[in-house]
Amino acid sequence: MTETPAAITARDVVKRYGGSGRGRGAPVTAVDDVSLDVAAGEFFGILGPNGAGKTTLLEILEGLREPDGGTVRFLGQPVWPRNTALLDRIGVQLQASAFFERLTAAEQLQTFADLYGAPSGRVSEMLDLVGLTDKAGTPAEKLSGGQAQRLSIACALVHDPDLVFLDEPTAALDPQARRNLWDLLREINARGKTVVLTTHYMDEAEFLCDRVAIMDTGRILELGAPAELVRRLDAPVRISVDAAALPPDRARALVAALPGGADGHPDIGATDASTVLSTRRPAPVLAALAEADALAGLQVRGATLEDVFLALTGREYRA
Ligand SMILES: Nc1ncnc2c1ncn2[C@@H]1O[C@H](COP(=O)(O)OP(=O)(O)OP(=O)(O)O)[C@@H](O)[C@H]1O
Repeated sequence: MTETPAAITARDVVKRYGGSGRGRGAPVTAVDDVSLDVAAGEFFGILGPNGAGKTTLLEILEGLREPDGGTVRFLGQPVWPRNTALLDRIGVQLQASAFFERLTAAEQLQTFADLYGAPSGRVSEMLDLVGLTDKAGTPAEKLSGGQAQRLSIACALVHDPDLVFLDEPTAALDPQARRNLWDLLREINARGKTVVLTTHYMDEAEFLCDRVAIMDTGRILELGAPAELVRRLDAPVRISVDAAALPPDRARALVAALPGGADGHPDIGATDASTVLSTRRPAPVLAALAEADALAGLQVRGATLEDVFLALTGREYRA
């Protein structure tokens, strides 16, 4: 079996800002020796809090920013110095504020289509893909935040690139608009595009990405499939039930009667409304709760990427 070629290969990428001249503050290593591969067709996420270095890394991967060290290749070709042969194959989502003034949604797209020499018909196809057909005649500045984001994604796709870069595509959207955009991004990936996205939303990365690189202070702290990173964490499962149905005292008695020694016993916690049992062996605990008829309000919560981040950095996630 032949191996799928890597779409992107980044090796030892470094980028520093500032540190020269007076009053410029301490130098910042925005990207600190980052290496990664993105496979063709993959949905890859770069995840991290504000200032982690995501945008800088993305711009270097896109070939828009020169690194101080290291190399980036797209399908084997270097992206820097600016490689015009790659422009047709890469789509970069513009910030919505970068639209041409006073053009309608269709005209914005037509302008990008013309720049790339995309075939006629692409504009209406793209409007349809991003669900903006009925907004074709609306000036871009009159679109809602979610609609503007979708238009900017359509602009990035109009020339049918193989690889699409999206920088925080759902920032500042309400939950419903974010969900709609997630569906669109999945659809784009399902059409065979490689997608590289930055986000500081853990749930977004967990939902969308085949693999994520968790970044902080310029470094990749962990890289892998979200479920794999969560599994590696080996964190306890939190089982919570209605405290009225199972007060903490009763939970303690129930837990004490479980077989398997004290090590395997869940920790008991409580909030006003819930009794919470944390355990790495949820099956016997759930069985005991069922037997005691204490399943009212049951919620079972495994670890998430947010817990992975907390474990990696030792601090709460800073969005
Ligand atoms: N043009 C620049 N000049 C100087 N410092 C910069 C520049 N761009 C970014 N930085 C600094 O580099 C670090 C990484 O910034 P970057 O924008 O890449 O992070 P980010 O993870 O994308 O953050 P955000 O989520 O806020 O967009 C930050 O400390 C930032 O202040």
